[in-house]
Amino acid sequence: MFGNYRTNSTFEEIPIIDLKDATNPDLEVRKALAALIRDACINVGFFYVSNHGIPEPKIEQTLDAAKRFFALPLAAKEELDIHKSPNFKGYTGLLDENTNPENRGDFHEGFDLGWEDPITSAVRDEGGLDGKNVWPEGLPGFRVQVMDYYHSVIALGRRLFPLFALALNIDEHFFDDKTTKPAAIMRLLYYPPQTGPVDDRIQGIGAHTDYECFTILWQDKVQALQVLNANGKWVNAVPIPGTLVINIGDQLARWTNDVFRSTVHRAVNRSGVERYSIPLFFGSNYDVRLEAIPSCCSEEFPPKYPVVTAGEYVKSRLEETYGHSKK
Ligand SMILES: O=C(O)CCC(=O)C(=O)O
Ligand SMILES: [Fe+2]
Repeated sequence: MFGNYRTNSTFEEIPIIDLKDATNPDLEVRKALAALIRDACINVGFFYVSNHGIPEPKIEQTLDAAKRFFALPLAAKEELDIHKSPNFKGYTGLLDENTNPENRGDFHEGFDLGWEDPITSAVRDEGGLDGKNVWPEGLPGFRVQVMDYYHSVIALGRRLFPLFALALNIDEHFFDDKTTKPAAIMRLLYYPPQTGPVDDRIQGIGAHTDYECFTILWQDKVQALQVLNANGKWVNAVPIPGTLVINIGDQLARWTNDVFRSTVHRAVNRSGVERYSIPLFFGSNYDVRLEAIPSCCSEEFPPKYPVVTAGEYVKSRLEETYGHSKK
């Protein structure tokens, strides 16, 4: 049905979509919203959302937590080095990650965490990528603030999946049983400014696509994120107060047989001031087989990708990224 929906759109702007009707009781209203999302996913792979339901003070608190974390002495952060974690949790130092293999390392620091029960803090252990988070000492309230924001973003992700389903003309609840234990890694990111002569192969985060179904990104007021259009032009994802940025990742691109675009992007902070951002990568349950959704295939467009489970797929991508700095 969407066989010929692939476009080579050379978008110049990233659309803003108002989510106020995301759970409107009228199906026709939800479908109208889903049509805007379909258009953005097919043509751009990125969109902003307003009225996303995450209160500003909660975002501010999380930003404050991130600032306190990155201000810790290097040795304290290195205690939590991501390479010490069997499941990719903890701290990444400057240049430790290399998202674009042609580059020399990403000019950011990061802190990665995953799902914990909001009440008991219990973690899941499905094997693979779930499991324990690591937490810094001596930052009162850090864990609670960060997890509080994390769970709000997860709730937003769950509100988005039915809209993606409507956008694909499949049952609105198609993704429900496939996202009961969503793979959701969140990162606090800190980009120091890059001033003076800059090696083009050292960017805040090199050109890449995301691995999961979609990413929900908060960015501060500093312009750095850029999105590649089909003409090879980098389009700025200008910070817009009150919005979050949503972008499609490779899992959903595979699942939709490339009807939805997983668009290449990067972040380059040449602003002269530091920048913070917080992406959360929302995937399906790890054991879901990413088999092309029937509405996205036709005789002309048969399934393009071998079927893998979501967990196998993400793990192999993470191993590639962090292999660069394996100690
Ligand atoms: O910091 C940003 O704006 C983008 C981060 C990003 O693309 C990522 O972490 O995958
Ligand atoms: Fe990304």
